[in-house]
Amino acid sequence: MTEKSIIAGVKIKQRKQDMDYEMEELKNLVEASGGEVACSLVQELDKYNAATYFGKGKVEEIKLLAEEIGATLLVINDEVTGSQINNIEKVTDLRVIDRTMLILDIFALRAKTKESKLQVELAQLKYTTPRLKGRGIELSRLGGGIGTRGPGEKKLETDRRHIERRIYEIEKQLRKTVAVRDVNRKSRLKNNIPIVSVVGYTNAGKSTLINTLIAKYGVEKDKEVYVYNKLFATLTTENRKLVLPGKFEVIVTDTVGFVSKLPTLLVESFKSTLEEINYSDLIIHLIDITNENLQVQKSTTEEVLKEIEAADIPMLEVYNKIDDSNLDYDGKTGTYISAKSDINVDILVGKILYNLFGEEGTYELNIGYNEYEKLQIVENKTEIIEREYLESGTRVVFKTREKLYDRYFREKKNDSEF
Ligand SMILES: Nc1nc2c(ncn2[C@@H]2O[C@H](COP(=O)(O)OP(=O)(O)OP(=O)(O)O)[C@@H](O)[C@H]2O)c(=O)[nH]1
Ligand SMILES: [Mg+2]
Repeated sequence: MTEKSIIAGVKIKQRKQDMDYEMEELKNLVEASGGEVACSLVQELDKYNAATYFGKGKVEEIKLLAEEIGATLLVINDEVTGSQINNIEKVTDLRVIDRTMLILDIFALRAKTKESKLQVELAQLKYTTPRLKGRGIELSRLGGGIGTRGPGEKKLETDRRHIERRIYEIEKQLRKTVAVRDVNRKSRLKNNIPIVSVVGYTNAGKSTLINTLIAKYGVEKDKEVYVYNKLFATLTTENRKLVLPGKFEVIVTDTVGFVSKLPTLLVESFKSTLEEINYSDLIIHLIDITNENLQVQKSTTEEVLKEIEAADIPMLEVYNKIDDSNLDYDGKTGTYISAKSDINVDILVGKILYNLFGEEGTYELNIGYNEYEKLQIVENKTEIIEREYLESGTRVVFKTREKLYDRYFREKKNDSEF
């Protein structure tokens, strides 16, 4: 049975805040966590109440409302303190969690790999556990309800020493996975294969785009990534190798989706995962054009990119889901695609190629018979249009792009001129 909840927030009078959007998003988050929202309410205040976040009267009101509609859980729109949670629980008899605990709960629900499970547990140990102090046993018995999920079957630990030991343990294990990733990354860098990361708000269609690219250009076509129409489907970065038209090899990276007020702690715990983005040569910022709040979603993503210091990496803004939108994008600048229906994905690929490898061009080289390696590169990495065997070697005419030509042939050509 799904748990009935009330979602509630405080709007500070002097602050510009789109409460409709925030509450709608909070509702989506509750649903993503398997709950049901029975009621949503907002109180306007000059400032948060230090003891109870809401005003005293409002807390009483929530208690009565909950009894009337049979709600058992209260979800608060902001991060609150442990004592605020305790005080509200005392009055209302409801279980109380805040937005951050809810997001962590969804992550706990979705985490599949060992690494993401550890990352979520770490964030929960640092955030949730201290706030629910003294109720660990009660909670673990409840199990399954929103805000009570921990990765694995582990009980919420309440003893501070235990928690600290566990945090130390997890951090140690996570450092190991970082080391493995470093090795993989180094080998990719050595191979000179550029990396393209797809980033954006959760549910924008990032994983769908990756799968469409795999189907068209993937080296291993059966290695699809996970797609799900719920918030936070992807929790680990996934790398796939593509060979784009013209024999250009790239690695595409699927990443964790973002959400507004993404808890700093979560960003911190997932830092090693998010850091993969820092190593990319190009970022595709995917935006769901059907979402009426796309401006908020867009700036949220930009903020997170700043936070992880990836804002300087060249970026392409790409609008997705045009198959589901009646927006007239003709004549507009920008890239408009449908990842799912494969509309304009080839145009996007053209832009990726241009960004990574520069303008396309036709080149001609005379390659001596002793320059076997050079001929190999031309054969493997470019499209040969003409080939002629001469006494001195092979004359080839081929198509490639500026930067690739510069990397492999420009200096060598100068060398051989002397
Ligand atoms: N109509 C339409 N739906 C799309 C398109 N691309 C993706 N979707 C749908 O959007 C939902 C989310 O897709 P995902 O690819 O999982 O989104 P994501 O950005 O990877 O989401 P997270 O991993 O949660 O951050 C799925 O139901 C997709 O089928 C598109 O071009 N058109
Ligand atoms: Mg995804």
